[in-house]
Amino acid sequence: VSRFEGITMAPPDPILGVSEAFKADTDEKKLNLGVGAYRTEELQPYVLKVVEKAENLMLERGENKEYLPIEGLAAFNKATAELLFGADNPVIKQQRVATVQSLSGTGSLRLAAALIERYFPGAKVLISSPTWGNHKNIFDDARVPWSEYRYYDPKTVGLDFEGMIADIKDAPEGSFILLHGCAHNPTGIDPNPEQWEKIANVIQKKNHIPFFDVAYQGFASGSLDADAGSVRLFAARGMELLVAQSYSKNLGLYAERIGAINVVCSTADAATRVKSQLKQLARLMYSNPPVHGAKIVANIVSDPALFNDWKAEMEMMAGRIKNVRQKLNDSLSAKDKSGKDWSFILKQIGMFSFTGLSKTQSENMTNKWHVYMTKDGRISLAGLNLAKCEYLADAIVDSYH
Ligand SMILES: Cc1[nH+]cc(COP(=O)(O)O)c(/C=N/[C@@H](CC(=O)O)C(=O)O)c1O
Repeated sequence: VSRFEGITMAPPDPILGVSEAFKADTDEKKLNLGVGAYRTEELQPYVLKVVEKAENLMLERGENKEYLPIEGLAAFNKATAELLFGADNPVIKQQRVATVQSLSGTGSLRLAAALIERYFPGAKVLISSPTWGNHKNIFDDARVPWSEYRYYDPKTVGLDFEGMIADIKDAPEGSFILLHGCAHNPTGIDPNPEQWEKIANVIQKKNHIPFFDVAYQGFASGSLDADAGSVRLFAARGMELLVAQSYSKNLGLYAERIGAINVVCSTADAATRVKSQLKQLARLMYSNPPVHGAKIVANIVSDPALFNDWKAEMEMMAGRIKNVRQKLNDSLSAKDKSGKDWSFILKQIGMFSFTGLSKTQSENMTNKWHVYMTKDGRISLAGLNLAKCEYLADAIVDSYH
C-alpha cells in the first residue's frame, strides 16, 4: 500500500476548477463565464499586441537567463511603483515604498501575509463579504486570522456602506483592512470617491493598516490613473499601507506570474528594513521571481510609444466589456417579464457581474444551459460576447424564476 494513502482527493478550486469542468463539456453552446480572464469577441484568449511588440524587441536584444535578485527586476520594481502611485508622488520621491516583485497578485498577497504573520503577531485581516475566492485560503495558509466586513447588500444589489464602516470601526485597533483598489471581485461594486474618503477616515481613526489588492488597474475604467485613485487617496493622507499588484488582467500576462507587493512606510529607513525582510521570506518560498513578465512590463512602461499602445488596448478591453454589459442588460430587460430591474449590470465595474443567482440557480445555469460560472453567482463578462448575450439572458431568466 502507498505511503501516501492518507492523502485524500482535494476538491476542485471554486474558480479555476470551473474552467476544468468547462473544458470537459462537449456541448457547442457552452460558455465559460468562470475564470476572470479576458477573451475577444471571438471568445479567444488575447495576447496584447503591445506585448508581442515588446517580446520581439526582447528577442532581438537577446536576454540572458541569469537569476534575478530576490526582490526582482529593479527596472520593473521602479516602473510598477510609479504606475501605482504616480512618478511624482512624495512616497516615491522620499523612497518610502518597499517594492518586491512577486509571483503575480497571489504571490504578492501570500508574501505580505507571511510578513504580517511574522511581524504583527495576533493582528487580523478584515476581508470583504464576499471577496475573491482565494483570499481566505491565502491568510489561512499564512496562519493570519481574518474576519469579514459587510460589503454587498443583496437588497439594493449595491454596497452596504454603513455595514462596512461599522465593521471596520468595530475591528480591534491596528487590524489590516483588505480593500479592492478597483473593480471589486466578485461584486463589481466600488465605493465612490466620497465613500473612499470616509473609509480612509475610519481606518485612520482606528489606527488600522490599509492593505489594497490591485489586480485590475487600468482594466476597470480603462484608465491606469483613475483606477489607482483609492490607493493614491490613502497615500496622500500620509498613511502607511500595503498594495499587492497583478499584471494578469490589465496586460494579459496571466501565465507569466508578474506582480509586486508594495509597502508604504512613514520613513525610507523603515521601507529599507521592510524590503530586507520581504526578501528573506521570498528566498525561502521561491527564491527569486521569473524574469520574462518583468521585462515585458519594464520595456512597455519605459517606452512612450509602447506605453501609449498599452493604454489604447486597455481602453479597448474595458470598452468591449462595457458593450457586453449594455447588450446583456438590454436582452434581460426585453426577455424578463417579471419587471425585475437588471440595471445593476450596467452599474458594476470591471470584468464581473454579481448576478444574485443562488448556488442552486447557478448550478441550473451549468447543468441545463452549459453556462459555467462560480457558485457565488458571479459571471465573468470577459468570457461573453455580443452574439451570446441573448442566449445568456434566456439562461438567466430561466434560472432566476
Ligand atoms: C482581486 C484579485 N486579486 C488577486 C488575483 C490573483 O491573480 P494573479 O493571477 O495571481 O495575479 C485575482 C484573480 N482573479 C481571477 C483568477 C483567479 O481566481 O486566480 C478570478 O477571480 O477569476 C483577483 O481577482
